[in-house]
Amino acid sequence: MQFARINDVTIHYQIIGGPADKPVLVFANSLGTDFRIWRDVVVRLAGDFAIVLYDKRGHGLSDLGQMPYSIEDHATDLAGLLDFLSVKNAIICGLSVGGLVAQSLYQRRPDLVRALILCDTAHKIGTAESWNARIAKVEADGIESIVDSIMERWFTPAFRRPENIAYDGYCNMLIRQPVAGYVATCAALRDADLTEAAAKIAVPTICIVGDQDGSTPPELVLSTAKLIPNARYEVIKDAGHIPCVEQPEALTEVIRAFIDVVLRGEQA
Ligand SMILES: O=C(O)CC1=CCC(=O)O1
Repeated sequence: MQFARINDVTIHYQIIGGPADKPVLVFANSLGTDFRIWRDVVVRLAGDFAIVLYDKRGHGLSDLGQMPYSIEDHATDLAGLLDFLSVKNAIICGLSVGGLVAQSLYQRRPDLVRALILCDTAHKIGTAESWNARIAKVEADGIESIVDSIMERWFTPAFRRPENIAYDGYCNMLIRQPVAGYVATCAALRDADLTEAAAKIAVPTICIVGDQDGSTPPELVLSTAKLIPNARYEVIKDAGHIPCVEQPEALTEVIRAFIDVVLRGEQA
């Protein structure tokens, strides 16, 4: 386990693969998860990339940090971590709120970003009403009270079978996130609107979505792809909001094909 003090917050991170002269690929997680969600993608890519995983503040083994949070605070943490690791020019793959963090990172520190992989995310996610209702419910009754409804967004019915032990494990992952960090990140999501910033993205970008994503459905992700100049768009079959867990092989293929195009484009 590796930890760094970034912006007065202890951030839990891990570097896998390398050596460091390989392209650097950074993964940013979704709300209510930690970096273990990327495991089945990372094992397929580790030989070819230097991979950086981290838990955003308020999640996993990272500190809660000062509240309230904004998406910009999360992006400043990621920038601080990459500076700490002396990483520049990385490919940033962000899932859901991690995708908003990736877009915000590009806006603030384009020197850190070589390409964007925006997975099950958008320029704006949800409405103020929906986030406020979720915050109120979690503050009143705990994360347990929303697990079933969140799992319907994260995973397809095929994954949500009671005999699927992994399904139990991901319920545990959600329930065990700190309530304060979860709620503060819900508020950051509520307040984030990167619509204008999306049109200014000038690095190669792909928007990817699970065909059964219940949080950022394909139409929403497509609308984000249309805002970003020259962005690609891919749908992963038989996946909900977290294809890195449900369809890691298919997601890895899409990520690898996109990175090949990016690297070939740089050589041309
Ligand atoms: O919990 C959800 O609804 C899924 C989600 C929305 C933003 C995020 O990061 O995850």
